[in-house]
Amino acid sequence: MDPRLWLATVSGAVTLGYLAIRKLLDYDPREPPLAPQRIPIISHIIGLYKRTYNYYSDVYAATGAPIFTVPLPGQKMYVVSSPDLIQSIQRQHRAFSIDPILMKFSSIIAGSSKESDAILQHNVYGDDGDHGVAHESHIALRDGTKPSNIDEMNRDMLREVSSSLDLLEPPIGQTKRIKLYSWLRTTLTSATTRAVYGPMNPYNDQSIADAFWEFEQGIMPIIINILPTLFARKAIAARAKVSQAFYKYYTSNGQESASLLTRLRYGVATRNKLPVEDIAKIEIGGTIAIMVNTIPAAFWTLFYVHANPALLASIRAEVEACIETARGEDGTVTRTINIVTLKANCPLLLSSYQETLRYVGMGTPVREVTQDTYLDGYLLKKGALIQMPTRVVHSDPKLWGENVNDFVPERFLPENKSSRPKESCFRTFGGGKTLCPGRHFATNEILAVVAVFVARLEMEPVDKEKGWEAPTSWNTGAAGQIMAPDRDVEVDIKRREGVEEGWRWVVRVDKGDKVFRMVTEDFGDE
Ligand code: HEM
Repeated sequence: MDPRLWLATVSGAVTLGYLAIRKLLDYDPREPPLAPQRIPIISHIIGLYKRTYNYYSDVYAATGAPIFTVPLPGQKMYVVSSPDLIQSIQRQHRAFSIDPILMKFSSIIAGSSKESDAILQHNVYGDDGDHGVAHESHIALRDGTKPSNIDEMNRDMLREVSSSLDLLEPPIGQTKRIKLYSWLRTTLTSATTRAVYGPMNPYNDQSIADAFWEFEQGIMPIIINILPTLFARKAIAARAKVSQAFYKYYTSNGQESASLLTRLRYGVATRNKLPVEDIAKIEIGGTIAIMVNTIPAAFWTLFYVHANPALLASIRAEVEACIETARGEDGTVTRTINIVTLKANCPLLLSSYQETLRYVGMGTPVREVTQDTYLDGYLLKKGALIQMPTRVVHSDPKLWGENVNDFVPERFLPENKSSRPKESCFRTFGGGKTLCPGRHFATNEILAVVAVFVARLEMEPVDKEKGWEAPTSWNTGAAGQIMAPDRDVEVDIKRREGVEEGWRWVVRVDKGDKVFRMVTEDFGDE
């Protein structure tokens, strides 16, 4: 063949192939650069399947791009790795909105009726002013969890945590064997839901709590939504059990004696005329938010504090110095741990807690592009999804330094402020409109558990060979913002030397509790 004809044929074929792939990918060169892939689309699907929450970190490590495009079948994604761009996205909450996704998913995940879906979708883009379930819910969540509004929730939660630890502490000289994650799950499910739902809490019934966790394990097939009655049968049955319990709760006015958070959220639902059957169904989403992350966060904080004997000794000394001891007229000794005092005087405990959250944070807040918008010179197209994976930001050595992959308990000490990146790089609680409103409550709960544990108990793993070897977390559920361990860690618990029989332990948090500031929004204009 004439070499010129050959060249023309080959370059024509390459151009046509390129255009065909472009068409398939529907990629516009003004969009963020495409993430590299060996086989279009398939490589991403395989990568996400194999590497789960680490896949986008791999892509970022290969490209260094602050934002890149990942085309998936039927859905285009923009993945953002730069904390500055994430903040800019969160500020533009109309162009990049969470609400259409939340409302869509609440019907898929909760199984609410068509009638309610229409109510949930009403004014979801906010074009018609600041009303509708989506908008009003954010306000109710903020108001119901403000530090000045959660005194009662704190009190109920701490009472439950204290009494669980009373039951856990073995008599002098004896050992109790527990599975640490399971113990925390039972204890914190009870403490958190009792604080949020009040005395008529549906999760007082263990079978309802078990049904919730069965549902949580099976969310993915429900989200994928292909023949859910076949592939998500157990999770759907568990969901029905939870929603029946909530139906009974609301029709018996259980919410009236519950926390302000529950009352405000119920007010939004009834003002917008959601039927009670659907309010009961949708509440499973509320339980996901309040439960799913606190338990692994408490687990890993306890885990990393105990895995390092020198750290444990230093944190113990900090906590010990904060405990008030009082002897009553009858000789009873009361040991009081005040969370406010801990926050003021235990910098290493706080730093280790925040480092744990950095280390095991793996959530991916999502937004929908509601109109074609330019961001940092790139075109983001209407209908695409934006993903902002915490793991990518938290494992970036350019931000955190060469020791980014190490657990460094001192990283967040006040004196190390100049050697760590600005607050917006800490993403475990998200940010912007959906910044976790429960972060102060969760922090109080986790600090309480860890402080009481180190003050009262000694704990060591039963499997001496593995010791404090961290479990993998590949099977973390779809709703998780924190890695969940793939295996439980069995531990032997003993009473600490010097802790006497008959001591009364009280954990409290004063009214107007001072918050532990971790996210940029908590620092205001500083
Ligand atoms: C360590 C524990 C927790 C972590 C790491 C965590 C993390 C998060 C994150 C990252 C988001 C934003 C998700 C997104 O933008 O897609 C979020 C939202 C939320 N969290 Fe938390 N959370 C925790 C505990 C709690 C607790 C204890 C509560 C309630 C008492 C709570 C209530 C909520 C609610 C209601 C939302 C939705 C906010 C909205 O849509 O406006 N969280 N959480």
